[in-house]
Amino acid sequence: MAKKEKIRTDFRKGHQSRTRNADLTRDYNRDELVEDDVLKNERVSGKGDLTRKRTVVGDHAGRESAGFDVTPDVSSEMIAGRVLSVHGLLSHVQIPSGEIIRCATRRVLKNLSTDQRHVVAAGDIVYYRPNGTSEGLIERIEPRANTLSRTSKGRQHVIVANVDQVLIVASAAEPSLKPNLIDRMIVEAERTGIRPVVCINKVDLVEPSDLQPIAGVYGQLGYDVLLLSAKENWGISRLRKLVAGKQTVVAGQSGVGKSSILNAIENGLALRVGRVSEENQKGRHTTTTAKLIPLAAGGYVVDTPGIRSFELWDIIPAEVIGYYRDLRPYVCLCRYPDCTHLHETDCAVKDAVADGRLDVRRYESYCYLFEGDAV
Ligand SMILES: Nc1nc2c(ncn2[C@@H]2O[C@H](COP(=O)(O)OP(=O)(O)OP(=O)(O)O)[C@@H](O)[C@H]2O)c(=O)[nH]1
Ligand SMILES: [Zn+2]
Repeated sequence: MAKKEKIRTDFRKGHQSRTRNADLTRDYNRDELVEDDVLKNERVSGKGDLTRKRTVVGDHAGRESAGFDVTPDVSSEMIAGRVLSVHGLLSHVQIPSGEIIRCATRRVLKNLSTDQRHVVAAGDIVYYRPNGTSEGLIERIEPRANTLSRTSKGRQHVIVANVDQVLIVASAAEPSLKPNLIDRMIVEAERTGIRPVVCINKVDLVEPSDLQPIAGVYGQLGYDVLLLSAKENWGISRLRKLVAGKQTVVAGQSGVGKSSILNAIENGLALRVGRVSEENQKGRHTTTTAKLIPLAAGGYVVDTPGIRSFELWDIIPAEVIGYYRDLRPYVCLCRYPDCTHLHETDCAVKDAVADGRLDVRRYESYCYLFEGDAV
């Protein structure tokens, strides 16, 4: 199958996995030199690490084992950066000094992009060849650790790549706490391999001890749980540390205090994010692109209308249980291999709920999600 065709097919399948994303990028790169070994040695960690600011990629075809001995060819020096946003075929790439470089994309990569689907996505780590001081040409895209995507018309659109964590923002009151919605967003996070951080805001409106049971459930599952009050500045310094140096998506229903939390982390941050969201709403790339907003302490936040609700795919019911860390261990003990855990006899999940080994509310939220009910 022709390479282009193969990639299209992969997109049509609609699912993405780390492997597939890596393969995809590898496909792009196959035409690009045999520089992998050199770059692999240069990379400090696999995911988005820009500790090494510059990478010299020599003209060393046929000399793969040469590693760092390759004589650097100054004219072919490439620089690593992170894509903040994509506008058609133009990307804004931030380099570690903080400068933003306007980059076009090399033809071989460009050929793989279509009007709806860009080869380069916000959050990508790319290597570009400088053209003057503020422009460049993207020559390669690093394999993505993960992606947030939306599928439309059978095609997968990457909204943002290499996300470290998602802040799942809920509020203790006004609007009332909706644990099922938190569960749903956790499922999305688990599915994409992005670390969920449960943030319960507006703690000032309730008796904090009332939140202990719900915080306890998530804590026991190994998730970070932060009880916050953007109004009173409670828990904000911990959150500030948590987002520093990371690429963080902020999700949660309207009115829970996402903007207030962003402002508490960094003055004016919500304003900058808001401006971007407005632009996105006007533009035609609304649902297919995101922008990274740099944080003063390092790291980025991503907050676009398209991912605020964090409901990016249609969930396949049979997949849901695999993302419930607590329910999952019982599945293999059910009598029927295709047990839905809703009504079957000899269901180990239901038994565990009945004798108190599993949290009833978590089981009920699983049932809602399985049946596709609104939460
Ligand atoms: N009491 C209390 N009110 C808060 C807190 N955080 C935010 N609010 C209020 O809740 C309302 C909504 O806050 P926003 O920050 O706009 O919420 P949002 O999640 O960004 O909302 P959308 O922009 O609609 O998605 C505002 O009136 C805030 O003043 C808090 O910690 N305590
Ligand atoms: Zn079962």
